Amino acid sequence: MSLVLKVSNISKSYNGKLVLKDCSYCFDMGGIYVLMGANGSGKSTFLRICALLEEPDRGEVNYLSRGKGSPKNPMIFGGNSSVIKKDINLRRRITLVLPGIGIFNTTVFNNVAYGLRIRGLKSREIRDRVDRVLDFVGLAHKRNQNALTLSSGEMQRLGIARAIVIEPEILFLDEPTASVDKENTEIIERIILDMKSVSPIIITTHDMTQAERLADSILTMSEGRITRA
Ligand SMILES: Nc1ncnc2c1ncn2[C@@H]1O[C@H](COP(=O)(O)OP(=O)(O)OP(=O)(O)O)[C@@H](O)[C@H]1O
Repeated sequence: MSLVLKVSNISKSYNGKLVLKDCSYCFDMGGIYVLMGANGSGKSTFLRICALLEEPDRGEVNYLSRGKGSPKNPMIFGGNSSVIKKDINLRRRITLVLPGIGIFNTTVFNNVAYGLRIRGLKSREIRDRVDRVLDFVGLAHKRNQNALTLSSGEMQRLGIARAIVIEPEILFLDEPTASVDKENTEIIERIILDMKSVSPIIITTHDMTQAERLADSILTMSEGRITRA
């Protein structure tokens, strides 16, 4: 079973300023989608709304499950904040990684294990999955180090590790290499490319060369509108 994300005519304002203007797109192909655009064009707002962390003022975000033996099951979000809270199962199937947000003052291992603990997994499975993911993102040697002592590039990789350990069906990454050096950028891009066979990935960047290195599909956002897809 896989999720298809369909965004229809979403608009969003902050303090009377229209930030997203009637944006529509269907993410139905898998692979890596890169959302490009200048600073302030609305990319992060679009991503937060797609990841169900914020509501649009108008329009809808629809997740549809698609796959063998499952009836088409549209799950509709928009216009009613209670839907966010009720729809915990859907929200657990998608993850948004924000640069440097929500790192806990404990070991790297515990940071990655957290999402599995709250899902009630057994400690042996948690250990196996966390160790596999730390290895995948190149942080196995930092397993027992306090996460707050990591470099910004390592912190970014930790954020990705925390997201992928729960095996999301859609992974959102907001500026995954912002404030990261060249070496860490290469590592993070390799992780993203390796992940794309596992789940669709939607990332934002304002770096055109990065978009070309990573994207299967490029969307461009300009002044709150999707101008090219
Ligand atoms: N929570 C908020 N409250 C008020 N204004 C906001 C909020 N979030 C975003 N904005 C405003 O919306 C506009 C678009 O911001 P957004 O972060 O979505 O753009 P962006 O393309 O991701 O920019 P960047 O590349 O700089 O991260 C900006 O003018 C920003 O100040």
